[in-house]
Amino acid sequence: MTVNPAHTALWSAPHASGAVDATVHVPGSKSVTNRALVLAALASEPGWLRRPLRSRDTVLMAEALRAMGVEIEEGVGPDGTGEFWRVIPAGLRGPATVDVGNAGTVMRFLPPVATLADGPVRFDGDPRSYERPLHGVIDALRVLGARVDDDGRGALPLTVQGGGALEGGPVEIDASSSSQFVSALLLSGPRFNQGVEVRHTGSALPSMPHIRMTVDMLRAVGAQVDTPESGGEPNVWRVTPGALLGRDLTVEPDLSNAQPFLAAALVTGGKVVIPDWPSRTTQPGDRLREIFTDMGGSCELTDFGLVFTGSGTIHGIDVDLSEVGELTPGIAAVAALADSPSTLRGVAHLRLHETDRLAALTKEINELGGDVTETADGLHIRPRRLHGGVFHTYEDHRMATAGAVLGLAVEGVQIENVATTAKTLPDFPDLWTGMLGA
Ligand SMILES: O=C(O)C1=C[C@@H](OP(=O)(O)O)[C@@H](O)[C@H](O)C1
Ligand SMILES: C=C(OP(=O)(O)O)C(=O)O
Repeated sequence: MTVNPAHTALWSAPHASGAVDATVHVPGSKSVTNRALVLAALASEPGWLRRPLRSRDTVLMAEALRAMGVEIEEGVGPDGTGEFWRVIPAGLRGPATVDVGNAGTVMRFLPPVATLADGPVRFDGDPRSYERPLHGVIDALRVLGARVDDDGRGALPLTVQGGGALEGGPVEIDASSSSQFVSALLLSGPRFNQGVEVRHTGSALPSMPHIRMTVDMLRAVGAQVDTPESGGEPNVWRVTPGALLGRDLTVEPDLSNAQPFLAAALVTGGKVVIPDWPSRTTQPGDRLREIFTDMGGSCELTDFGLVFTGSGTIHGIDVDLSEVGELTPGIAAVAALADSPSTLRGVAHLRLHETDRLAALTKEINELGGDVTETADGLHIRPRRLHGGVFHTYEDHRMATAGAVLGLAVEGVQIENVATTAKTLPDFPDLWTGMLGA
């Protein structure tokens, strides 16, 4: 086996010599960009994405749609309006091959799209993608009329035998391992002959804000969606068949990727401004305003953006993160530096994310001298004096950014494979050193 040198390279996480005071322009949201690409590809007319995120996960999404015949033109708008992508939908084609990398959004959102292609679409990805749950999507597509060939494990690799159309209709799924199963079926739902009615039957559904994001974005392109919140039955979402509009959408900054920068203000008792923080959003990262305030910071949402200030003191927290699981690594890093213990709950499903995040955080923080234990559904974190060492990242972008947060307060932290941040934030090392004024 050959080892990619980038995966073993060590990056010395900068140690903060004082309070940070910076404005950080955070690139666009992964979750919004990839939903917008899918919806634009399924529309009946061209659409625009402005300030899309360009990262591994979104480029994989764009390449996959291109492989199925969608045209995506890239350009730069006038007067600092940033990059744009113009998406020109076409009849979806097979045969095609899709590399999902380790992008949950690509591996879950695209098999339903592929049922509409006029031939087979083969899906493959990184070794970790074979282990991530996909059964909810595969089983549902079969119930809705699709032919999906897999090796019987309900996971990647697989081939969707696109038939040019899908009957659709009602389906029951257990989405307790990933909200993306629900989002995936809803996003393509308007294009199924009967639309789709998704009924979640399992235990608690994680990441509800991401399902709200799906519903909001579907409605914004003209879809009719009934939800539990709009007076429907609990755990049931219904999408009516119909054409989707091509829209002109400006992508919000990725608030989950703003997390390490806000954490830097908290950890150093400094101030970080994130321009263009939306005043209304479905992004789970918006919960950081409350969580990091409870942990000792304060924030002000202005017309310009979010101004977040640390007090120099970090408090532990007892919090249910089931709605905002992707924030867990960054919160765990801050909690390890707090003045009291923390309990992070409701995130058992993180064991099936980019890596087993509960095991990885426990091991890596403890190897720096910390005292973290795994619980059935989260972490107990008892702050202790930490020391330097290598922080392994397991090809998980949020492990890398969590390690960088620890490095601000602890001298000698070395992040293995910081390049893995390219999954959603390729500019991370530069943004980080820029924030520190290096
Ligand atoms: O739909 C989305 O864009 C996402 C949903 C969540 O997935 P899970 O529900 O699998 O945690 C989240 O963790 C992931 O980062 C992005
Ligand atoms: C869980 C995450 O990603 P994915 O979309 O691959 O599930 C994440 O970004 O934290």
